[in-house]
Amino acid sequence: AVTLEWALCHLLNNPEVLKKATDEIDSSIGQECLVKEVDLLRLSYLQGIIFETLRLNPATPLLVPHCASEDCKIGGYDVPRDTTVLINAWAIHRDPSLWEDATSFKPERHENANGVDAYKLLPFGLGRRACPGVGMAQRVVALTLASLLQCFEWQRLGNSLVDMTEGEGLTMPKAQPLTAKCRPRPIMMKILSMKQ
Ligand code: HEM
Repeated sequence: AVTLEWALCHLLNNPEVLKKATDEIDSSIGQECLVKEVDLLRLSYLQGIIFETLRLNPATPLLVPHCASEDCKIGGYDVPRDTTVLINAWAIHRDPSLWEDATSFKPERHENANGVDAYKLLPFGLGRRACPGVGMAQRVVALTLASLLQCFEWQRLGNSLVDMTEGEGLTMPKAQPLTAKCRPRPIMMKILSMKQ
């Protein structure tokens, strides 16, 4: 839910990205039938939007605390056994030495992502204790976001940008919950009239 809220905020603040995502859905799925899980394979720009959202607003910015099972070195520092180790994914995701124009929302940067990205984009952690729910999470977020864009037209409430201030909490929610305007698109009207 947190990831979806941040994703919609980024789309509202970047109307050209919102348009490109809607165009991708319209051209690959259209307005006749609702988007399905199998369609997600054809929505590569949408996947980029989700990666970019998880880069700038990872749902677990410090991942989950780990404990060193033996003495080791991390980034040149000696870490004794039993030390609690926190990984600041939020900072890695915004490090200007790793990302060009690090704080801008650019889904296309994930278009030709190679294996190297896996080491600097780690919203689900890495290695043996990485999130086992990653596949499910990516599908649920992508399917929900695609459905929201296919079924509704989204707009900000006024001219000002959506406030992107981060609130407190382990999952880094927004400081102010998103409020936005949405209008049903043709497919939604069809669904509503079928139910009458
Ligand atoms: C956007 C959604 C999600 C994000 C960003 C996320 C992120 C993470 C992260 C960062 C970790 C810690 C990795 C580490 O220790 O380095 C983790 C662990 C875990 N996640 Fe997720 N997760 C998500 C959704 C899910 C879902 C849908 C499930 C289950 C269906 C799930 C199940 C778990 C479990 C069981 C662990 C503990 C794994 C272990 O310690 O071995 N997560 N997740």
